[in-house]
Amino acid sequence: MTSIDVHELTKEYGATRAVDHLTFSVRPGRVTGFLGPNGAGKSTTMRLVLGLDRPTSGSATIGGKNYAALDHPLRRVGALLDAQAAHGSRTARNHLLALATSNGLAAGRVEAVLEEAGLGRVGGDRIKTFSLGMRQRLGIAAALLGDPDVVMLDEPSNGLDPEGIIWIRELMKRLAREGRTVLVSSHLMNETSSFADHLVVLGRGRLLVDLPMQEFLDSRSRPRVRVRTTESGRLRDVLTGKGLELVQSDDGRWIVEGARAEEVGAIAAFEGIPILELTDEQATLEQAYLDLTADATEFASAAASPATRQEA
Ligand SMILES: Nc1ncnc2c1ncn2[C@@H]1O[C@H](COP(=O)(O)OP(=O)(O)OP(=O)(O)O)[C@@H](O)[C@H]1O
Repeated sequence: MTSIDVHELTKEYGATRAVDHLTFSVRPGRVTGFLGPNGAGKSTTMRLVLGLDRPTSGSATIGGKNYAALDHPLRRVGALLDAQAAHGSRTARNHLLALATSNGLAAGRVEAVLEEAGLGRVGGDRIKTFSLGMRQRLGIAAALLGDPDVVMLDEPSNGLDPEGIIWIRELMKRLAREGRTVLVSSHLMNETSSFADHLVVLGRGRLLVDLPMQEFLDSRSRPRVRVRTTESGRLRDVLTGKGLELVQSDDGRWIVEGARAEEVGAIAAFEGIPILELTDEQATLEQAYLDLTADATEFASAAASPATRQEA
């Protein structure tokens, strides 16, 4: 299958360096979440991969080739960059048919992707009557038209209702399970953690993180355990005696810092302390991301930059 390879990629717009010596690969068979604050360079990187802009230096290739050198580009790469780009006076079906015809794709794909995107019943409606969420679904349908190996989606859940958000999440996971290469930018941390297996994080055009999701979470959080017992006093004494720190939360549970459930469970069992609940607390992606942003000067300076646009 096909990887996206970005190598020493740099893009300058006048005095603004939007992408700065960026190197990473997006591999097949997993969903890669593409994160970073406004203006970090995510959309620019995607545009460079799609050959919509020319790099100042470096390269961005798909299966080792520039986008422009691909034989049947829509069969190799499907992308959603700007869902507003479709012509409003066309029907959804005609828009997709025009795309299919001009790219040598079978017309039968049009009905398949309309159904896939949940637009089967409104295929004959003009795009200008579509809500933002329906346009987003149409953009995703267009991205899937060529049954591509590589799918790149910029903020795909923009405007989608909760049902649409679940749909796009399941779709991306399925595309990855099918062995495709899936790159998805988002500002929404909870959502990204629900579908991404791998993360690439940018700050001011530079690469800050290129890690599996779990490794990123582990690298940015200390282990901690949530525990509930009928013998709080004894548990606290035993654990503090072992040098562990405990904090009682409002709901009567204890949080043990710097420990794992196996360790706390074994100590409690040895002491004969009944345990009602024992769970490793997982850092959320949002916590890990905020921890990273607190560390990285790229984020601080990006946030202070007048060029930074407001988050939608
Ligand atoms: N066509 C352009 N001309 C001039 N500057 C541009 C152009 N496109 C992007 N930039 C600048 O490049 C930087 C990176 O922007 P980009 O849109 O790639 O960031 P992003 O990470 O996608 O941001 P967002 O999360 O807001 O979508 C910004 O400073 C932006 O203003």
